[in-house]
Amino acid sequence: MAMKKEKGSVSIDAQNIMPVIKRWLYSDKDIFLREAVSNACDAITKFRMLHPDSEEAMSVTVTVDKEKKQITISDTGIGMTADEVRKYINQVAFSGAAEFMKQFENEKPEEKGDIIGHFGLGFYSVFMVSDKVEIQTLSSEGEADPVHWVSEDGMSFELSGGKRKAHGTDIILHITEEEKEFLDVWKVREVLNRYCGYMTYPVMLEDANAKPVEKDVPVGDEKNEDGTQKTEKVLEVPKPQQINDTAPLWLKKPSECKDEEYKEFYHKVFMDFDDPLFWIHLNVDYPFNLKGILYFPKLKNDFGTHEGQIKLFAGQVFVADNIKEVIPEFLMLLKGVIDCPDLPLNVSRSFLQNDGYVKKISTHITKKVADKLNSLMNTERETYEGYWDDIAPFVKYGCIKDSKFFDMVKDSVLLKKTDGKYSTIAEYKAANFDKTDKKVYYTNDEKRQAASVKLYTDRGIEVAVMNTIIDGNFMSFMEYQGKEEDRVTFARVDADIDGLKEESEEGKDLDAGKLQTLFRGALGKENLEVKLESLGDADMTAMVTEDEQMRRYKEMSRLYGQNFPIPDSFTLVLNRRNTTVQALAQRDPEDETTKMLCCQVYDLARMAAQPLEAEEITAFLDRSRKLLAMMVNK
Ligand SMILES: Nc1ncnc2c1ncn2[C@@H]1O[C@H](COP(=O)(O)OP(=O)(O)OP(=O)(O)O)[C@@H](O)[C@H]1O
Repeated sequence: MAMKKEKGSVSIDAQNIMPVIKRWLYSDKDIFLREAVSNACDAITKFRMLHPDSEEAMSVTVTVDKEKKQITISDTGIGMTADEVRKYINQVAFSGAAEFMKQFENEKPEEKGDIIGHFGLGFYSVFMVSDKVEIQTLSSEGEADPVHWVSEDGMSFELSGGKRKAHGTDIILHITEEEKEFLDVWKVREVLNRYCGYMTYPVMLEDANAKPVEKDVPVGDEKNEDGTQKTEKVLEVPKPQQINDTAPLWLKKPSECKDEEYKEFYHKVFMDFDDPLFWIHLNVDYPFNLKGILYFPKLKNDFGTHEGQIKLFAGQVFVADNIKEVIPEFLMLLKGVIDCPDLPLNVSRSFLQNDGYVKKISTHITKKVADKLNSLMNTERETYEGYWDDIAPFVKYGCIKDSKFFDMVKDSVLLKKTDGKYSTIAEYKAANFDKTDKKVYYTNDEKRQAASVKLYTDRGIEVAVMNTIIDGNFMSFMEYQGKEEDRVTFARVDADIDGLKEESEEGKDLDAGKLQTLFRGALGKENLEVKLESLGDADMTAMVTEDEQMRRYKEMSRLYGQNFPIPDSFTLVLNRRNTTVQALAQRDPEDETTKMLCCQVYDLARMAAQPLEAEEITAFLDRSRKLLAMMVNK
């Protein structure tokens, strides 16, 4: 029996919602396709559940018709009866509308959109791009009649008998003039690839205006003279193309995935042609559902430009990249996909931040990452060391950001040393702490500090290389924020001479005060601190040290662009065992040559730690020439 035409308005709430949808989600309009296609997939799932034995091929087809200015999303799912349309469409499926409005009022402007924009809009998001929407649907259940629903504004509708012959639903969008870019097939393909690339049923893209193209088709079994298959040219309209992969790798059992598959997936999804170092396949069913693959990428540049990408999916439907409420911040340096079908994504960001379920997910991921690092460290130490340079920034950043992560991985944190080998902090302590006054000596520039490094390595003290941007923060973390028993002090090779001292009788009688006066006068530095020490290497004349904390403070303020003057905190350490120092102590402090020699000692000591400034170099070269001339003319 033909259905009587019925008119009405969608619901009271809808009148409030339509302007909100249009206003707030302006920047994220393309999600309408995701909403419509995922509804279509849901409809197929429902059909499958009710007809488990059906062998019908199921798919969703998105047809772009630029000429008619329409996009149609068509599925072979359960369809809707007229009553269901009234119930699910007319009464605004969008549950808790008033609540939603309230949440929006409380959100900060920059937080509006995003997650809310990603889920919870449902069917009505199609009105962001359409000035008329039609539904042609036929329910697979009972003896239902096809139904036609049409609405021009999302607020009032007309319901009448429809045209669909097979069960399923067509959602026909009449695209507005402003949104006509969605009538370009490439644009729709791009949006479908992004949001629907891994949905559960085949999603086909069809160009309704596609012109026939010439194709070579085989002619039976006929062969050409040269024995090749005979073909003829035929005009063919391009067929709809499937845009998605319905069985993404992350849903497979880890034991069934091959290394090559992981790599291929990585190349494809992240457009990174390098292989990843290693990966973690997350596969949890209980107490929550979480699947995914996290890749540790090879570092391209230094830490500063290292950016990861974690794609969040909810039941194979893409939500967004790098949602920091769900994924621990430091994991954003990795690349990967995470699929949590039960995520409460239709809520505000601030809610997500405090949600216990979300916290559990994030804790679980962190633990899995720590487990992987520890297991590599414990069972494949050599391989792990090979990865260390690439993963160090990530691990160190993770330690600083999340103390629980630090607790889990602290025994897998390595120190790279100047000899190219790696130690854990415990190993470094065991090998060096008796000689270093319980400090880890490090260099942040192996080339420039080569001479200072050698002083330590010659004495059998290992020197760590701490030369990435994160290292400054990491060392401070290890010194102050870690637990008491984990704390370690770091000192740059030119920070002090605690590791270089050696008891001896040589030069014990030298007058330290007199030498200080001599050097201060010669260098014109009234406040220079001069110390007299007995250093292990008697050939070493002097060293210039710079207090570790003051130097770091200076570096930090330079980094943050503060340029108020911070006084130098250099100390000149003279080696009383060295014969040059002993001879200088005997010389006339007023003599010009004595002064020149003092300056030369100071410059040489400084140069061992870092290059001199331009003017200082000029003075040094000039003085060197004079001293040479004096030597040869003697
Ligand atoms: N293609 C379709 N086939 C059958 N039923 C549909 C289809 N599209 C929408 N519906 C019905 O309309 C309802 C409302 O859809 P809507 O997208 O607004 O909300 P939802 O899918 O329930 O939730 P969400 O807000 O997460 O999208 C659906 O629950 C479903 O019953």
